[in-house]
Amino acid sequence: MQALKHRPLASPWFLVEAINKESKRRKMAPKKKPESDPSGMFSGMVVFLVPKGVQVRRLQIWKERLVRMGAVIEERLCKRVTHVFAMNSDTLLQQLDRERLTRFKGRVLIYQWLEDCLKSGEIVPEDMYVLNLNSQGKPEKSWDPQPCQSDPQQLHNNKKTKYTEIINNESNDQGGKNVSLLSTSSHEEGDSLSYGNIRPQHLDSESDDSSSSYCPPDQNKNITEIFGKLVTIYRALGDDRRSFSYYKAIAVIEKLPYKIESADQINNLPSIGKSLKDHIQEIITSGKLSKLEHFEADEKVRTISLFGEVWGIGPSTALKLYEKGHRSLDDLRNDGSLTNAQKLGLKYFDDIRERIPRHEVQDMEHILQKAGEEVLPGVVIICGGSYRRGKATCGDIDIIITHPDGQRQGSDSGVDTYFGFCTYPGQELRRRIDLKVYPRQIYAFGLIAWTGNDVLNRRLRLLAESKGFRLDDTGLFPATHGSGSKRGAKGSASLKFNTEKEVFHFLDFPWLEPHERNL
Ligand SMILES: Nc1ccn([C@H]2C[C@H](O)[C@@H](COP(=O)(O)OP(=O)(O)OP(=O)(O)O)O2)c(=O)n1
Ligand SMILES: [Mn+2]
Repeated sequence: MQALKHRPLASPWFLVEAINKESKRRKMAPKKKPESDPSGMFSGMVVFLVPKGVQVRRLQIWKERLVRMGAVIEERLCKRVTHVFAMNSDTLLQQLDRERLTRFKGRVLIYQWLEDCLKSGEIVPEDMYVLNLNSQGKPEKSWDPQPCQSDPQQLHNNKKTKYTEIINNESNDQGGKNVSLLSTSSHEEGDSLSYGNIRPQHLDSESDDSSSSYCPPDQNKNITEIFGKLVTIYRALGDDRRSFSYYKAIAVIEKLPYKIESADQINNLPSIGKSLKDHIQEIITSGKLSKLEHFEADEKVRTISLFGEVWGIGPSTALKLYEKGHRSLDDLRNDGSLTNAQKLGLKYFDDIRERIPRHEVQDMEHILQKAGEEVLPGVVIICGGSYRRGKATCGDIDIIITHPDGQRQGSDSGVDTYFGFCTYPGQELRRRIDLKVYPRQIYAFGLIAWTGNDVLNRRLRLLAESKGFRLDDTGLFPATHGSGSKRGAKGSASLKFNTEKEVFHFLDFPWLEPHERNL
């Protein structure tokens, strides 16, 4: 990591430039016109595609598939057009003026519809994919996907990561070309990761398209916002079971294509039991939830939840700090007992609470890829977490790294980690970043675990257990017998799988593309 930290890196425009050149070259290459099948599944559709926010290559693929399966593509929004596709309402409104759109009689859908049709091989219902504009013509608020905060600390607590503060390179951004990573690391200073010098190979056969966005309609923000607060409160109180049940309910509710107006509409939804249904009833009739109001009025709950939001402070520390008499973040600043990680969590408290726009995460991914390639040719660096699942905003940046040579990677435990903060030129805020380096042989497991979401991870782990295995981010281990423990024998090697798909297949779990993992 040391090497990554100190090398000057190319700034994002540099990469954009390179990408543009690439696409120009493609455009100039002689193109074979795709043959059109008039009885294909898209026949009858006349389509206008909003290119903004879509990778050039992806757009070409979509165009080609549409035409091949019977659709006609129009270069402008004329009367004949039956369908407009856009990434989201922002890119839509940047390209087409709202008056034109109000007069438009066809359907405006997100590209995901196209992806899902292509994947399932048949036309899927359009309702879930309609891009609505409200009467002012502004994008409906509900198109911002609901932030689903989850607790990195919970997971990180289980890791043997040393927290050492490294702030000396904070001034790196002066030159305008560096990424500065600071704070906590599993590496002592001077320790560097080095691999062999082998050219990139094709690592994973499955498609990994981080450009497709996950945009649930979330017509029920009134409910999901209140539930989100309860997730945070229960987590801070150490009640993971309750926290998780609200978390799961949010994921279900944010995908509903309609606004809940009576509790009867949610009778048979998964993850929503009797008491959650009662809560929903209360929210839709009164606009609030007394349970949350009581919590918010309770000084102890309020304080512990606040402390629990500081990166590095878990439920038991939050309680201890409360019992010491602390009531505010300023009180904590004067407490000498905080660890380095907690001090940094406090210092960048406001920064970290801001979710990161997707395009920034993408920039950072590119910067790191470029830097990684310079330091160690062939290294594979991708961003996992909510970003890989296509979310429009991310709580942090989860970077997963490997090298195809499969040698000299990781520490004794197999995985090297760096949990800290980062920023880059032009960026004021410090963002939370996790770097995780996996040896090639167990990369597929790291990728699954750090892509999530946590609901899926739990399901996969339980499924593995039911089959006599133990699954974690470092592998799939045959469970040991005799000890009475369900845990896989540590020290015994993991089953070998090259790709995520192979792991899903072995576990008999239906394959999910990353953007389908928002369970
Ligand atoms: N308790 C947890 C926390 C995390 N993870 C896994 C699944 C997550 O997707 C991934 C990354 O963790 P994050 O907390 O960064 O969660 P996300 O990236 O999914 O969301 P966010 O946008 O809040 O960062 O790690 C998990 O299995 N269990
Ligand atoms: Mn994340």
